[in-house]
Amino acid sequence: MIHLSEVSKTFPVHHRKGPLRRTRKLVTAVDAMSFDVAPGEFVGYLGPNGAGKSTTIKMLTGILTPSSGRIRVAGLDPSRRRTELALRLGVVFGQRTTLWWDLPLRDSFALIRRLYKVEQQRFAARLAELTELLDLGPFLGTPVRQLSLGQRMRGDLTAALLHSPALLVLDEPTIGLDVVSKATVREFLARVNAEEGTTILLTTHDLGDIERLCRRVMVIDHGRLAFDGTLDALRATAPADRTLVVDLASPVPAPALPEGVRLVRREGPRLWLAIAPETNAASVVAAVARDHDVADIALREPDIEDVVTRLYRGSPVEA
Ligand SMILES: Nc1ncnc2c1ncn2[C@@H]1O[C@H](COP(=O)(O)OP(=O)(O)OP(=O)(O)O)[C@@H](O)[C@H]1O
Repeated sequence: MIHLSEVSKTFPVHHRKGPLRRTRKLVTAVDAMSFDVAPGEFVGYLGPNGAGKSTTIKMLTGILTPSSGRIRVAGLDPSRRRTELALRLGVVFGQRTTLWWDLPLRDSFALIRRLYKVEQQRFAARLAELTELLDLGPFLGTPVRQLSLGQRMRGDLTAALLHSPALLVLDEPTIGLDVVSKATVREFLARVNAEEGTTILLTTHDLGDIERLCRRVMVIDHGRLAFDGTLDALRATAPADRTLVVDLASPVPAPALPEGVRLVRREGPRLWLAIAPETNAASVVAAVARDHDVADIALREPDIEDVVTRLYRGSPVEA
């Protein structure tokens, strides 16, 4: 569905050096990137700010032309066959809407139907289906500018999927949404992927999105792929500390700690201990229970945020 081979994108950047002098420098946003995404995959595309995610998406959707390398999306060269590609592609940007600000949602959808030349009966059935899945019924007559962020996002998702594209590209679709709206959007995307077989590329800083949805994760850093594999492989590649939360029956000023363990926080009788990846957690639990009067104890696995933080700071790794 997506094929990138040695794709680079550079931008000229001008700096003023005094009133008359200007220097020109090239910034490499995407650096000889290669990857393939097969039909039906749900792929998370992660990376720190400025890593090159938006630039990749703009090249995939034909908004930007690569400086070098080869891109094919649904068999087409995106920047040369943009109109044709639009019929097979849905795009959602969380930070801005593709809907008409002053029009009721229903009218925006009708315009989109014409743009994509969706046959009237098919459109009506598809809109009814999406409206029900995203619970949009009460808002179809509301102008977009009066919608909440969560309602608008559901409208944008509907707009992107009205023509049943084979590929859906999402840029931060859950940004700014509350937990309930996030859950609705995630559930909907999981369903679209599983039931319709839509290929989905999801860019997000929200690792909850990735954990809930993506079987495969690509991490980009400085325009290059730093990781490409499953979420489990990502966890294993950048091992992070586990946390032992200990409630002491009575607080002690300086608790004795086994080797490979650091005290990271304390609040009254509660201690948070970081256990290094190579240290055996069971023996730490046993040692803490032996040396202290313990009221309660809980072990937390590293969350994916810790793993990704390490990956962003570290050197490139491979799955
Ligand atoms: N039009 C442009 N002109 C000059 N430099 C650009 C342009 N667009 C992007 N860049 C630079 O390319 C690099 C990658 O930017 P990009 O927007 O792709 O990152 P990103 O991963 O999407 O970041 P974020 O998470 O902040 O959205 C950055 O250094 C950015 O400053």
